[in-house]
Amino acid sequence: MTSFAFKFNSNAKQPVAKVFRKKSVGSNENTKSVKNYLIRNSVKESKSDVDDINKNVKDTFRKKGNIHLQSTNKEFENTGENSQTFIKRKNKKEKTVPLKIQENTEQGNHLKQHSLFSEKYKNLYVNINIKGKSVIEKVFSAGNQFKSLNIHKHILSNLEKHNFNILTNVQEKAIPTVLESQNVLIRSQTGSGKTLVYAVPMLNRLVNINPKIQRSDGVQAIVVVPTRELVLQTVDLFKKLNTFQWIIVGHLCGGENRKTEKDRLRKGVHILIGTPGRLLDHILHTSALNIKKVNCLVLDEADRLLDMGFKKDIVKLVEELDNQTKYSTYDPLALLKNKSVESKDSSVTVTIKRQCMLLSATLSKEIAELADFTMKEHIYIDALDEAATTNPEHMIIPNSVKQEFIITFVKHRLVMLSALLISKSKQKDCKIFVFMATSHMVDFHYELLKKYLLKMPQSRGKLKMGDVVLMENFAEEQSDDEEDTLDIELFKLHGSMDQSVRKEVFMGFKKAKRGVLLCTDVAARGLDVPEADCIIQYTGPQSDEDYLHRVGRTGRAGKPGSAIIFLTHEEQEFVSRLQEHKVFLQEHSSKDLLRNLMVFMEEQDQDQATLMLQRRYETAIANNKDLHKMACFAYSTWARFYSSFPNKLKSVFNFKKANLGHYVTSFGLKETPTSVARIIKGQTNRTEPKRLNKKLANHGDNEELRRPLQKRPIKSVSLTTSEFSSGLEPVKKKRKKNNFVD
Ligand SMILES: Nc1ncnc2c1ncn2[C@@H]1O[C@H](COP(=O)(O)OP(=O)(O)OP(=O)(O)O)[C@@H](O)[C@H]1O
Repeated sequence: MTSFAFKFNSNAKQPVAKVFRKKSVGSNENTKSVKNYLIRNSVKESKSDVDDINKNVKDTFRKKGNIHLQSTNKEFENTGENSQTFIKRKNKKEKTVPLKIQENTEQGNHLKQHSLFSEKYKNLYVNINIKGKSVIEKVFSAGNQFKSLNIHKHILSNLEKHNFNILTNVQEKAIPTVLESQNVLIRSQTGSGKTLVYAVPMLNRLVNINPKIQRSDGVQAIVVVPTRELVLQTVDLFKKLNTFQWIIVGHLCGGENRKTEKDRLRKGVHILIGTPGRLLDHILHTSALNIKKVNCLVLDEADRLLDMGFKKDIVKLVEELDNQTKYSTYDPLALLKNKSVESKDSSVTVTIKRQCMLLSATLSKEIAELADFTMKEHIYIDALDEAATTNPEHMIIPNSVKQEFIITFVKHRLVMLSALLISKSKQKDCKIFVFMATSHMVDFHYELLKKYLLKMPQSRGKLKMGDVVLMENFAEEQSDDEEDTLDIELFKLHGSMDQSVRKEVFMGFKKAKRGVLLCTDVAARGLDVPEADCIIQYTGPQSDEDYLHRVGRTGRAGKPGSAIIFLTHEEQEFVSRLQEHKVFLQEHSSKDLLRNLMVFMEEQDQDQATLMLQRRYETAIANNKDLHKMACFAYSTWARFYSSFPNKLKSVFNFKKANLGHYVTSFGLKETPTSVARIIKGQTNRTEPKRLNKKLANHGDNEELRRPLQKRPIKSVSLTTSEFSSGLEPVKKKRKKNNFVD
């Protein structure tokens, strides 16, 4: 009769409800064994605790008038059924019991039994090197100013107008050489002002052409950058410096209207900034584009251009420039010289001398090869002090950035991210980049956090579990007033978004006072948001260099910043890996972080607050069809992403070690990984037989079970592909002609 006590053992490792069904029904013997089980399995609780709990539970039930469990035992006594049959028959009915108990009792102890807290004993074994010395690159020169350079006075005044007075280290070293029209390969850390290194001399050269250049003179300089946002950003900087009305700066980037671009090109442009694919597209197909006099080529973010697979486009672009800047001209002198040969050809081939510049934050063999291909001779300029030579293995990250890692249980990832955002939102300045693996992940988290984190009602903690519908209504009604708890604007950016929206988002995030940008790696390179003060890497980078570039979105031009990477216990090796590159991270305590949820959820207990938030997300997702679908796609694309990590990082971000079931929870889904895959394929609904669930509980460990799943491609899901596309039309394969006639 007292058999229901077990449910309130807070520290039992297994969900004790199962024990009740299997062992406890109806006999004193069984009741004893339940108690023994409890005592054996509880980590801290003594027998008296168990008795206390027994008493509490009974009291609670008595007060609530819930006698369901007691009557269960009586029923069994009366029916005389064999216990197994009885249990089977009753199990169905009793499915609701645990829920009733949850709702009717003190939740604190009980909540800890939730599977969210099942992984308690994983260790942090990574050796954190607190004394490690990273390679430090100075940002600014020792007070050297732009006015010390031999540049046009109006450019100088424009620079000063925008507070560019003191030269940065790389500018001091490189601008004089660039002004001499030398070919250069430049390496300096992120945010050190590399754009001005080529922008100032380029403009200076055009301003000094006498007589003034005309639109009909065609393109004089081409700047190649890897992403559309970078195109806009670079154009923006040129606009700040270029107050000379006769010098035209134009841009081309994928996703924009080709016809509008053609019209622009027809009118004439002097400095052309673009992404490689679209630039090449116009060079090959737009006859109005005159590149015969291009005398300057810049490859900015050269490492990224190579990573994104633009090498082919760049090679083709350089070849086209070589071809088109070589042209024949009538030369009577040549005719005279060649008299003896009796040549009738009076023309000579003129080749425009072209200055070439490659700029990068990292150095690699591939970049050196690209430099050799694009320029015969070049000068290498490194922003590091002469005393320290750059070792390509060392990654140089601005030392104004505090770098940390958080080790988190997989299941806690979502709530941990929420806790981090809550904690960051308390600061006055708050501009955060959150990097995620795929476009679908960005879309899903954007919808979820926008609705259920940023727009939580004041009374959020007082609502009962499962009241998400209430909260959702509240959120919609209150969306325009000052109920926004976190007072942060949320943005998203990824390559599958429409170009006009991408532009709007980027500008919006730049202007926002306080903002969070959820993004893919499309935002990892070159983007300059000077106020960005925190970088969160929610999923690991695809290369060590990607880590550097993501972190490099903060700490711009010597400003302070912080960067936090989320790692699971299985991924902690990444910290050691970075140490080999002379990058040293400190640990950010996950416990401290989760404490933020207590105030936010108005709960006394940290675990309870964590669980309440997770449950809230889960219920919200389960109740919202669209959100649920988004979660499934997000998980599914993440799984594909995670299973295809480049070889170098496969041992760290190891799909085989990943417990997929736990990852599903981190997407707020209650399904198993397989059922999510089925939902994605549209083959099944959300419910599935228990047997299947059981099988999949081992999903993370069982090779055999997982292998066939991986083999099946999920056709409808695309990864972050569009930002990597060249912008060119896909080449249609010619069909082989069929010689046979039916
Ligand atoms: N001399 C300067 N004085 C003050 N601020 C500067 C100076 N030069 C550049 N900046 C600022 O530094 C920031 C970074 O500049 P820029 O984007 O050119 O850096 P970068 O080296 O190209 O970075 P990344 O490698 O990430 O692309 C910008 O906000 C820019 O306005």
